[in-house]
Amino acid sequence: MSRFLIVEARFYSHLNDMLIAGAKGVLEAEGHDVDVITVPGALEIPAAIALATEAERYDGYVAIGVVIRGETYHFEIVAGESARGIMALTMDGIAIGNGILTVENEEQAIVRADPSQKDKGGEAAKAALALLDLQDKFAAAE
Ligand SMILES: Nc1c(NC[C@H](O)[C@H](O)[C@H](O)CO)[nH]c(=O)[nH]c1=O
Ligand SMILES: CC(=O)[C@@H](O)COP(=O)(O)O
Repeated sequence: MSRFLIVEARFYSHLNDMLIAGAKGVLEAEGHDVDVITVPGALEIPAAIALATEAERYDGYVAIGVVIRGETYHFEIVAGESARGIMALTMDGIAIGNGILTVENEEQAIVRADPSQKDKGGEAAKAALALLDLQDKFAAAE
């Protein structure tokens, strides 16, 4: 049993509820413990994970959020920088699955958030599990 922290940017509640259901469904089905914390937006997710790692309470993380394009360049910043921050943390050896949707409209988001459709929340949980498995394999080989 491993301990996972879902860090969600609750910008669109109904979409996050589906993404979290998908992520929790995967993790809890394999008997893992799951906590959830909430930050204002996707840009705060990497920092929240970095802060959580200092507590050394969790084995893996799932980032959950939805970024929907608006009228300005801000979409590129929020989408790109949240992904870059998460990638930097994974390159530091932290097992994180990225379940932040970056989409053009709500219709695209619903299809990807819905666990019975594209289930991107569940996919992100599976990615975190895969990285944790790799950590365990390499640690065992030492
Ligand atoms: N427009 C969206 C945001 N914007 C907020 C930023 O993520 C951040 O919280 C703010 O710039 C303060 O630092 N966040 C999302 O998660 N989704 C969006 O569509
Ligand atoms: C992704 C965003 O930051 C977006 O929701 C903000 O909308 P706008 O670009 O119209 O200010």
